[in-house]
Amino acid sequence: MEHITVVGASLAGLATVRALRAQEFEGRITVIGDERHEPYDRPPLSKEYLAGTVTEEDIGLTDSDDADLGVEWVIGQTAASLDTAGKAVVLADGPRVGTDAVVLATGARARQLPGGFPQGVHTLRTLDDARALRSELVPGARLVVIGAGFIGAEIASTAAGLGCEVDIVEAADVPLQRPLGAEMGAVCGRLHARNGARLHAGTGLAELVGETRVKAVRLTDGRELPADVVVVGIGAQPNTEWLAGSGLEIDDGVRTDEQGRTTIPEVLAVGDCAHSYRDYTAGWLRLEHWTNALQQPAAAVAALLGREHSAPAHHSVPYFWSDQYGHKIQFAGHRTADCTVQIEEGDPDSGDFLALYLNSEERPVGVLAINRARPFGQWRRKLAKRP
Ligand SMILES: Cc1cc2nc3c(=O)[nH]c(=O)nc-3n(C[C@H](O)[C@H](O)[C@H](O)COP(=O)(O)OP(=O)(O)OC[C@H]3O[C@@H](n4cnc5c(N)ncnc54)[C@H](O)[C@@H]3O)c2cc1C
Repeated sequence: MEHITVVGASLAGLATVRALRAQEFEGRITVIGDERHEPYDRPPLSKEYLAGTVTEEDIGLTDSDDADLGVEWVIGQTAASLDTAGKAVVLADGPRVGTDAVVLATGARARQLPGGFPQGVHTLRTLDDARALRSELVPGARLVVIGAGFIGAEIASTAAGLGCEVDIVEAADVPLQRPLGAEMGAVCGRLHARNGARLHAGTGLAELVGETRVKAVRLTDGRELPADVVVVGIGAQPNTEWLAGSGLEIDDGVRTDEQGRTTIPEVLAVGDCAHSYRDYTAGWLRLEHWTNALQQPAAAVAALLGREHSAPAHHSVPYFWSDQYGHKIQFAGHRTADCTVQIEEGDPDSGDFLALYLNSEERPVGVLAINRARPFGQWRRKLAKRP
């Protein structure tokens, strides 16, 4: 194998390149990325960068060692199709990048509302999105966030800290029900009210009011929330449309095995675009978690190069964190519908506790902590040791 092409120049793409060199691949590496920026970190976009406490330079992912990776960066160019038979990635403006193997790391994008919308309405996935939103979050601005998932909740938290008037709208009765369940979702939902943001649950967006510029959000229950700025935080979808016709199995992401191998030899997928089998859950999951995008590439590269690779056991356990209103929320494992929650330490109402998710056999399969990083870390490792 002489030439490996990575599509997607972000966290998983950069981790792939580093893993290729760490695992002694000495051939050519090309990285194709459609953003105009060098790889940067996304979590601060809804936190410190949005708050103005870190700069664009601070959130860059590359460091001085990366200059020695010997990579050809094709930045600001979109991969338009993958010719698996002809072994090439075809760029949007025509050229073909011939290659022996491809690692797909195209991530996900913010889900958009259908149709166009007036000025003042934002989504948040990229640095450009964050720049545009940041300029509008001035003290006193009335912000309505549609969707109280993790990113919506973080934006609400950051905006409240900047002195904005914040309303957050959630269609479900309780936020974060899918990842955390109703009981713990409600605990996280209460953080909004305790920190001066108004959560409107069980109601959805009916209409954005305003012609050139947004003025209000009309809700499905008939109420109207005045708005200077609106953020639509209704989830993300994998960037896989460009792979149509490639022969890959696509199903809410590119289907892979635990090592990132797709159904086509020499094509792997990692990070947010990959819908990967996991032993931990005995099923397929597409994770949109920073830690997965960082860790998954080493195993994928080993599979591609035929190297031995033994990842630490806790890498198999899904993990994410979120920062809201000065609280560090951490979750590891996988909640299933039959789980019950057991408070292990602290008190959920104090915003400082650790809870276990027990399956129907009373075995811990997940752990949630707010502001309890140390015991959380211990439980995260214990989960990895389960039979
Ligand atoms: C605002 C925000 C806050 C977050 N906070 C947290 C957090 O607190 N905790 C946590 O665990 N996770 C968090 N995440 C999620 C985490 O950032 C992602 O899991 C991670 O960025 C995924 O990395 P990735 O490289 O797989 O995909 P991405 O970072 O999405 O990168 C994919 C890259 O590929 C490019 N691309 C797509 N299609 C093409 C194409 N056809 N040709 C060329 N390039 C293409 C994209 O433009 C992008 O640059 C957050 C995400 C966001 C947006």
